[in-house]
Formats: sequence, C-alpha cells, structure tokens
Amino acid sequence: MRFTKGHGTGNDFVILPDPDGELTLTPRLVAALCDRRKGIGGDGVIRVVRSAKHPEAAAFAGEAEWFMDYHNSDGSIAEMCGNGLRVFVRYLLVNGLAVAGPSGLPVATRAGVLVAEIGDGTIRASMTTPRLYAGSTATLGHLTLTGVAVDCGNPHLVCGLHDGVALSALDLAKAPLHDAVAFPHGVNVEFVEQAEPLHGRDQHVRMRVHERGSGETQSCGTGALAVGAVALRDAGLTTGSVAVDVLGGRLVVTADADGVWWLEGPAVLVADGEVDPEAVL
Ligand SMILES: N[C@@H](CCC[C@H](N)C(=O)O)C(=O)O
Repeated sequence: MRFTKGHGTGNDFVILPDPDGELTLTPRLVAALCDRRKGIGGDGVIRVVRSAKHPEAAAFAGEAEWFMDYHNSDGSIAEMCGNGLRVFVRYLLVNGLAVAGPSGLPVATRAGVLVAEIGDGTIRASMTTPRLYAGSTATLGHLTLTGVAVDCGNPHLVCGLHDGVALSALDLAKAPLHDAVAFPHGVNVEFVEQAEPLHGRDQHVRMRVHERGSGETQSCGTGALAVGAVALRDAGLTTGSVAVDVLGGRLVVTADADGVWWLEGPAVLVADGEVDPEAVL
C-alpha cells in the first residue's frame, strides 16, 4: 500500500491514495498505521478518493473532484480537519492530481465543499463558519475551566485559562472531562492564553489542544478556527485576523468582510513509501 507522510504545524497524517475508492480502511487498520512505534505514526489518516467514488461525497462530485476522507488515529471518523485539508491540497498539487484555478481548488469534506488558495509556502482554505452556541466546562484533574462550545463542522470547546494557570503547565496526557450531554459525539478541547500584540493581527493567542480521537496534538486547524472566532467575538470584532500559536508553529484565522472564514498555515509532505498492512496489524 502506497502512503505519503505529511503535516501542517506538526499535526501529522498518513495519506493514502485511493482514487477509485477500492481500499478497505477499517478502524483497526487506521489505528495500526497511526501507531508511532509499530506503524508509520500520525494523528490521523487521510484517504485521497474521488468524490464520485465515495458514498459520503458523491453528491459533491459536480463541485469538487476530490474528497478528503479523514480518520482520527483511534480509527474514528471526523467531519473536518483544517490542517489535514491543507496537507491534502498539497498532496493533490505535488502529485499532479489537481490544479488551483483562479477561484482556488475546491475539496469535498464531510463538512461540505471548501476552497483552498495556494500561497507562497502556505495554503489558506475557506472554513465552515464557526458557530458559538453554548457555555460548558472541561475538567483536568482538580482544575475546572469554563469554555465556549463552537461548531466548526466538528465540535470544539474553547477554554480560557484563569490567572495563575500557565498553558505550559497543563497535563493533557489524559482527555479532559466534558459534559457528555452537551457533546454527545465527543469534543476537541482547546486551552487558550493571550499572547503579546503582533503587528498586522487583531489578536494573538497561544493554544494547546486535546483532540477527540487523537489525544494531545501539536496543532488543530479547526481548533484554531474555534479559538480565533472566540477571540474576535471577545474583542467585539466581526471581521479581522487572529494569530494562533500552537506547539507546532503558527496558524492565522481570518474573518473577511464577505463573511468568509479562512485558515492559513504551512502544509508539508515529508516522505513517500510503501507499507504492508499485514505487517502493521
Ligand atoms: N486536527 C484536525 C481535527 C481532526 C478531527 C478532530 N480530532 C475531531 O475528531 O473532530 C484539524 O486540524 O482540524
């Protein structure tokens, strides 16, 4: 089985080309490929499949040739992956499977069709409009933090830190406890602290994330989107740009004057290879 390894700000993926949707991708195989000792290692698997060849994306085939079939490292399926989307686009471009037109490159996801624009080293992609809809809490050991529930196509809970609690001191080895009624399908939890003002950005924050289905990761694109949306709302802004520093680098979230939300950041392919599924299972 051919694979490519890539990452966006350290959020890393095993990319599997499967243009005609012929691969049997079980949760067990996904988890085995993502195993960092016995497999290739990754926060998730991205299958590259033609929209027309995947039952969940066939309706998008007229708009977007390719479907990003995203799976978390525990084998569960997620609706969207912001870093994965940029890496997916990089893969399509490098392998000559698509070219970006004047209005960008459309990609089908479980959260709908999104459009990527290719920059100088970075890629920026339109994102599902984040919807801030409720308050909730996350508990880490003895620390309970209040947060804002944000729907970015997938579920997020954005928690600001109390005075005296440092982002770097949080232990995210275990999943934060959350309200299972508020988040029946689980939740990605972001922890945020303010950072120093940055020229050209309306807000600058630092975040760490515990991802549903993957644990703590170096970065989460939809998590950054959720954090950016809360930061702009708290600053009383409806448009603007937010620099979100993650363990693996920097992402920029922008809400433009047309009401479109964008996520910009690097997308890097680091290796190609061949893996024997029998050997990793
Ligand atoms: N890392 C991703 C999000 C991946 C999916 C998430 N773990 C979920 O289950 O919703 C990103 O960059 O957005």
